[in-house]
Amino acid sequence: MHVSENKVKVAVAGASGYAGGEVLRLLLGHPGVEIGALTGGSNAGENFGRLQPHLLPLADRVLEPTTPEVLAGHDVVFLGLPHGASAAIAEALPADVVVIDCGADFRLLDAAVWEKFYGSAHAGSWPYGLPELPGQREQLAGATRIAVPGCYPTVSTLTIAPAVAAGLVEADVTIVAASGTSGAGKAAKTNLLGSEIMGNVSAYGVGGVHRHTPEIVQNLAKVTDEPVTVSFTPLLVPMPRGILATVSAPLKGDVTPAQARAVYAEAYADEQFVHLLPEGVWPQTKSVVGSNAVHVQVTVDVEARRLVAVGVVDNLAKGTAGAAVQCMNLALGLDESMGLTTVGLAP
Ligand SMILES: NC(=O)C1=CN([C@@H]2O[C@H](COP(=O)(O)OP(=O)(O)OC[C@H]3O[C@@H](n4cnc5c(N)ncnc54)[C@H](OP(=O)(O)O)[C@@H]3O)[C@@H](O)[C@H]2O)C=CC1
Ligand SMILES: CC(=O)N[C@@H](CCC(=O)OP(=O)(O)O)C(=O)O
Repeated sequence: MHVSENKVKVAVAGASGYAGGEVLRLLLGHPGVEIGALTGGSNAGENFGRLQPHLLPLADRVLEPTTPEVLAGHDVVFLGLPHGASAAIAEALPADVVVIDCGADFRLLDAAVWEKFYGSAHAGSWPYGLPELPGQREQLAGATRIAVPGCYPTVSTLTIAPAVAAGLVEADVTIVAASGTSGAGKAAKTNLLGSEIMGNVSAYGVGGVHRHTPEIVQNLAKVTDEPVTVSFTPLLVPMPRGILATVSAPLKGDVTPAQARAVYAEAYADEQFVHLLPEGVWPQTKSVVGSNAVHVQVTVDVEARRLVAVGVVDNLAKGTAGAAVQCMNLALGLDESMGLTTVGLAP
């Protein structure tokens, strides 16, 4: 491993994008890393201070093209590239370089499922970067290839997994999740124009077609032996960051709200980034903006005989870049929380 002054040398591909920019914001507060190459696509050659003016310590850098040659010579390479761009880069990098992909290319285990939802050939699967899932942290320790989860799957999985794992509910889960606009990336899209998004909430990917559906199914299958079904409806809301997921499932037997809370409290007792809020306090996105925390709350709708849980995440932090940094820490044997915070914003 190439270590300069005992610091890990890190490159970020897609540094001009939202995910890459957030990885860099976190790495600038990480005591164990030295930031090397910053690469991109159409903006290569541009002064970095013009592209990401909030990352002041990097303002004098220049965005380089995304090539294996530019990314070589680093201990860790973060990829914040569009779907389909990661495999060729990863293959060209030595096997001992830690490659952490914020994209979807290596998340799914089943090639047929990948092809159905993404419409392209499956590149393969890498250790999945959700350490809070049973057995996952062990897979990430020492890993040199890591697939960072999608933002909706992170919050949806963590919001319902304890209830499914404990057998409180059928593994037949309904998710309605509202996301801020940065989830769609920086590139201009018609539905993200100011006049379209301001003062508006809209549904998209309805009816089991959103590509995060199979990822959530795959995650929940890791906590139960029962067949898992997921109905997932994403909503776009006019805020830059954050996802609030409402997740419910039919009760298997009689469960009180206090019993449900006790299961969640035990499930997350040792997790520093997943926090069960005090009884009666419901998650709100701003509390986790900029932080690596996921806030959850759970209750039981007695009349409807359903368990109802709500979770929030910052889609760019624990939903992407924070998870990526958490995974880097685990892969390198550093303290898992280095460079990360659980402190959000208010108001
Ligand atoms: N936004 C989010 O909340 C989340 C995003 N992700 C994933 O992270 C990845 C990046 O997403 P996001 O940051 O939102 O996207 P953006 O559109 O904001 O950024 C894309 C980045 O990729 C670069 N790029 C685009 N095309 C190429 C290319 N052909 N070769 C090299 N570089 C290229 C762009 O460079 P340039 O500006 O120079 O063109 C830019 O730096 C995606 O795979 C996305 O799915 C994952 C979870 C959540
Ligand atoms: C609001 C919005 O558009 N969100 C994105 C999800 C962002 C994400 O997690 O992306 P990847 O799985 O592509 O990495 C979407 O629904 O496509």
